[in-house]
Order: sequence, then structure tokens, then C-alpha cells
Amino acid sequence: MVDNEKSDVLHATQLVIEQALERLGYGKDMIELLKEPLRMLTVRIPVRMDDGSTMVFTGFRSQHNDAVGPTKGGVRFHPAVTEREVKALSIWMSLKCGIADLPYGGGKGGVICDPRNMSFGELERLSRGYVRAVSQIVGPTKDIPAPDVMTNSQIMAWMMDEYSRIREFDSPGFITGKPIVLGGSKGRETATARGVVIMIQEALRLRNFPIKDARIVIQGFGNAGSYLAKFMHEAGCRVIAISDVHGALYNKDGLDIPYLLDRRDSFGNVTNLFSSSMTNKELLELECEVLVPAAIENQITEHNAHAIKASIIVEAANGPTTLEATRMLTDRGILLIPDVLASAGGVIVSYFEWVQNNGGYYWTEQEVDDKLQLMMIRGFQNVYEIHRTRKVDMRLAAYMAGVRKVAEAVRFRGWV
Ligand SMILES: NC(=O)C1=CN([C@@H]2O[C@H](COP(=O)(O)OP(=O)(O)OC[C@H]3O[C@@H](n4cnc5c(N)ncnc54)[C@H](O)[C@@H]3O)[C@@H](O)[C@H]2O)C=CC1
Ligand SMILES: O=C(O)CCC(=O)C(=O)O
Repeated sequence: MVDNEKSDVLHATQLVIEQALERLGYGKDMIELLKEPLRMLTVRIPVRMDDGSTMVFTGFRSQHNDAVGPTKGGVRFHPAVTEREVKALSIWMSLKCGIADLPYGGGKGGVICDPRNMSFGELERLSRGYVRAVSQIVGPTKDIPAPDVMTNSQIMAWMMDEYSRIREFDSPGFITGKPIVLGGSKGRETATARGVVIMIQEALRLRNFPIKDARIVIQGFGNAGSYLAKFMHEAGCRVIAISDVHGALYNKDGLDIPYLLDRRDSFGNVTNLFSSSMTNKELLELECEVLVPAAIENQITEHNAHAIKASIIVEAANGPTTLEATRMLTDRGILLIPDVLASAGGVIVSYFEWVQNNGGYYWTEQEVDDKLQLMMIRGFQNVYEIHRTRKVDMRLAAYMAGVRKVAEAVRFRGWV
């Protein structure tokens, strides 16, 4: 296998989907159906830029499988988005929804762009253009978008507004992660990080390690990473290192997280304000109890897995660890809580938002957090039990837990 094939997230996902379905007793027909999305729409989005020129952006919406229910998943704005990545991300959404037992299949979207170099007006026109381009295949009962890398509640608001214009009625349940005044759910902004905190607590409990003594290292200081740093700091842990795309900050006694949160920008950049104390590569190799990759894919690979010193890795990011690295870490006894379980908090509270939009009745933040806690712990116990009884690594266990519901729904519908 060549190196870029190893880091091809779709290829890696397909390998584990195949293993999971085989272990569950399904045959080639089911594997053939579930290893690719049912639908993949590629769109071209012309956007009038502030200087009067027009730029044409490429976007995607992938719908992995809708046997269980409407598809669900975020939209990513990033220069490195690819069709294969979006396909893999949509498969991972099916697995997350399966593990959390949500009535959804997986979907995901992406646009190749760099919001850091775009004005507010250009971003609004791109967000609206994306919705116009995919409007035929999305909707509150078809496919429900949400935020992901470099998209946020403002972008969700523009997208909802555009969709409401196209469909000529107010459609709050078309998208989640909205501002609260537009029907957003309390607790959605912090949900991914809250879910990760619950996974860290469960993992430390398994390892009999007191949470207050834990040293935490977090790669990425955006929505997932920064709230996680805040919550772990508030829980009394030492967050000894954080990073963003520019570099990493380290202090063995614990960083001043409230100060860093105050200085970060809306894209999760903060280290550029300081002389970075280390690189992202060095951060991953720090001695600590819990390492949380919360940025992008393929950060822990066969090239650095041997150097990881954390005893627990909790994947807040989608796809941060390659399959070979998963094997190496598992062999070394490192407890890995895989992305499709660890980062499910976001979609769980998105589901709560959709339920609240459909019912027109809104919950308190405490209600949201309590329900999230129950679902995350149930997911963890289910995956851990499969890992223990079937003697498979945590990633394969999570895939088995996640794909089972989709496969059963496909069977009942008679598709395979
Ligand atoms: N926002 C959400 O609700 C959810 C996010 N996730 C996943 O969590 C990860 C992070 O997402 P968000 O926090 O929403 O994104 P974000 O756009 O808010 O923040 C991303 C952070 O990662 C940093 N980063 C980017 N490239 C990097 C690199 N090469 N090295 C180190 N840091 C880098 C950025 O500087 C920023 O601090 C992604 O994998 C995303 O798919 C998963 C579930 C839900
Ligand atoms: O909130 C959602 O619906 C999806 C979140 C997401 O894109 C993810 O978990 O990767």
C-alpha cells in the first residue's frame, strides 16, 4: 500500500466497515452497499467577491445511507476538502448516529474555500450559494446540515434563511447549530466538547486515575478544542498544552486557559499571539494522561505512534489516527476512544435541537446536558462491551456498534 493510500480516510474507513460487517455476519452485498454513500452531489458555486470579480467554488454533499431516517451531518469550509474526505465523513456520521441510537443516517458537506481569507459578505454569499446548490437533496426530513470545521452558528443562520426563502416557509429544523434566537438548542455550541469530557471521565475511571491529577494535551483550539480546554480546566485538571494550525503552547504546570480563551479568534487561532513553545508534532508526543486530537485528520500515523506517551487518547477530531497507528497504539496498551464515539456529542445535541424545533418546545441547558450525558455513557458502555467480549480494538468495536443499526434497517427495508 502506498503512503497516501494509507492516509486516504475513505479507503481506511471502507476497510473497517468491511471488517465490522463481516464480524456481524453480513455478506458481500451489505458491504458493497455500505462502503460507499448512496448519493454524492458535487456543486459549483459562483460567488460575487467584494472586488467585483466572481469566484467559482466547488462544494459537496454526501448522503451515506438513509435507511434509518434522514441523513445528518456538518458542512466543512476548508481549503483541503476533497470528495473522498466528505464521503468518509458521511460514513462516520452514520456510525456516530448508530452508536448514539439516533433516528438518522449519516451525511456530510464540504466546500473548498478558506474562510480566513474571505470577508463577512463573501462568506454569506458562499453559504447562501451552497444551500441553493444542494437545496434539492436537503431538508428537515431528508438531510439536515450542521456546523463543522470553520463553519459556525452565523453560517447556519444564513443557510437557514436561504432555505426558508427557497421553500417559502420557515424551516428551523432544516439545519442545526443555529443561534438560539433562531431555534438553536442551548448546549449545542459546547456539545462536542461536553461529550469528549464525558469520554475522558469514563476512560480515566477505567484506568483508575483521578481526574484532578490528569495532565491533558489538546491539539486544536476551535469549537471542540477550546471548550474542552475550558471544561477540563474548570474540572481542576492541568491542561499542559494546546495548539492551533500555527503551533503549540506548553507549560508543565498547566496553561492559563481562561486567558487563552479570551485571546483566541473565531477560527480558533491563539498561538500566533505568542512565541510558540513547541510544534504540533512535539505536542502530540508529550508525556500526559490524556491526549485529545481536536483538529484535523491523519495526525497520529505509523510515523509517530511509537512516540506517543499518553496513556489515553480521546479523538475529538474526525479521523485523526490512521489504522496502522491504531494498531500500534492498541498493541502498546494505550486506551483509544475513537472519533465516531468520542465526538458524537455534537450530533446528539443537534438531534435534540431538531426534536425541539419539531415540537416547538425548548429545553434548559441542564436538561440538554443531562440527556447528552446519558446517551454518551450508553454509547461508551456499548462500544467497550463489544471491545471486551469480541476481543477487537476500540475502533472496530465502535464500527460494529455503529454500523449494526444501519445494516438492520437496510435488511428490514429489503434493500439487501
Ligand atoms: N464542531 C463540531 O460540532 C464537531 C467537530 N468535530 C470535529 O472536530 C475537529 C475540529 O472541529 P472544530 O473545532 O469544529 O473546528 P474549528 O474550525 O472550530 O477549529 C479547528 C482548530 O484546529 C486547528 N487546526 C487546523 N489545522 C491544524 C493543524 N494542521 N494542526 C493543528 N491544529 C490545526 C485550527 O487552528 C483550530 O484551532 C474536526 O475534525 C471536526 O470534524 C466533530 C464533531 C462535531
Ligand atoms: O451536529 C451535527 O449534526 C453533525 C456534527 C458533525 O458534523 C460531526 O459530528 O462530525
